[in-house]
Amino acid sequence: METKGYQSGFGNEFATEAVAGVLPHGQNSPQRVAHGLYAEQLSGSAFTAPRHSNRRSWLYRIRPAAVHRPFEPRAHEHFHNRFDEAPATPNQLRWDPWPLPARPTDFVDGLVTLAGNGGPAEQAGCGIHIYAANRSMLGRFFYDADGELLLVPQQGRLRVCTELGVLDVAPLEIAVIPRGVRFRVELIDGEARGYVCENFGALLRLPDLGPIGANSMALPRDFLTPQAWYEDVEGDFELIAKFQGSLWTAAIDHSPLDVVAWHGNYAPYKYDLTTYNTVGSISVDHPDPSIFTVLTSPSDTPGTANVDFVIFPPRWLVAEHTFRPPYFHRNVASEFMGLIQGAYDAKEGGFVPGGASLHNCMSGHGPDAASFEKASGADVSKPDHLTGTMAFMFETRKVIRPTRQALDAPQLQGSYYECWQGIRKHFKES
Ligand SMILES: O=C(O)Cc1cc(O)ccc1O
Ligand SMILES: [Fe+2]
Repeated sequence: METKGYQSGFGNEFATEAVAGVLPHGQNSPQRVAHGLYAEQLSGSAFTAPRHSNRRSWLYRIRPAAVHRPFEPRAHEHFHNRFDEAPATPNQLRWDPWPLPARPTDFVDGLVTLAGNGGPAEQAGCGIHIYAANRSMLGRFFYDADGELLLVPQQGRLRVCTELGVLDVAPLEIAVIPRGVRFRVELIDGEARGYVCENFGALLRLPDLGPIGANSMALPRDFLTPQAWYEDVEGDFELIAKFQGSLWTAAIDHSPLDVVAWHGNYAPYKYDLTTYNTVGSISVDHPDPSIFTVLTSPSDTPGTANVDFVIFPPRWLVAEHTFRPPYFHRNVASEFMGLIQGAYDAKEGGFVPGGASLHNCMSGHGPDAASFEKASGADVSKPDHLTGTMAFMFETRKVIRPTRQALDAPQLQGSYYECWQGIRKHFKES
């Protein structure tokens, strides 16, 4: 498949044509669109949202999105938004990597919901899912009406063919598919696994930089949105919708990936995590991880995110007379973590690529006993270079509620608490 590359910038007003001369001039909805196409608006914010947060795109397509048979409920045992099935727990939780499927499983069938909060009806919170797949979606297309999807591949490259173009996404990159955008996931390497944050709240955006200045952290021009691309294909296909927590299926006799040209600022994008411009302490102490925020979905309370996507990238640690790994802590926010590659500096073992951990509101956590011993005895007169590592966190203001299947899974490490049991008492009063 020939893809035409990307347009750069975060939330730009993009304009792109797979066939020259399709985009109208001076208007969005001409009486007759060039080349016999249909004009269709896709909005991602209220029509009357303030201009800086207003998102919509105009699509010029072979058939409007309305053309399909009626939807019927479609079962999916593992992918849902039922976050009240099990009591939310103050226990520290950690999981081994989810296994790759034994049977043929595509991206949609391979989604497993681990946890979440809020829901699509209240338009706040997020769903946290794993995908593990071993075949491309064939004759099947998906969209999520409940939220935007932040994909974090951990193993295997994805080709995400969307209505607005094609994103090739490898581990160490992320992709965001806006609410409602139809897509198909193809597996470039035959197998794939990763994490998904389904954001029910305000659209993910770049965090403010405050005193950091006009640059650093994730740079807007490193976000890439596809050029227009389309397929003109007919057949017996399936359109799967996620709507209010459940899946629905409709027969469709053509590919909905038929947008020949589009313009606007509501579109999928990808970002290479290795381009993150990491800032940190050059004097003492370990700064709070908010300095590693790639994207944030704000809530109605200023400074308190619905969900933040935070990474722990390779970096130099230079803080003097300082305990350099993450400190011991209890937070008002709740933290779901995953590991894309390498090791995480707060955990000597047990937290492995493809695995996950959950530390909820006010649950004590931090370095395990081995990491504490190592770091408290280390020579901190010299820099440390953390390399080959990439962990991430979905941090939310609401408690993250594990699903029943996540708590019952054999991957749940019953002995996780033991990593802190070896922490010794060193106190001497005199
Ligand atoms: O718990 C964690 O590992 C995430 C985390 C990292 C850090 O550097 C500081 C606080 C924090 O919650
Ligand atoms: Fe933490």
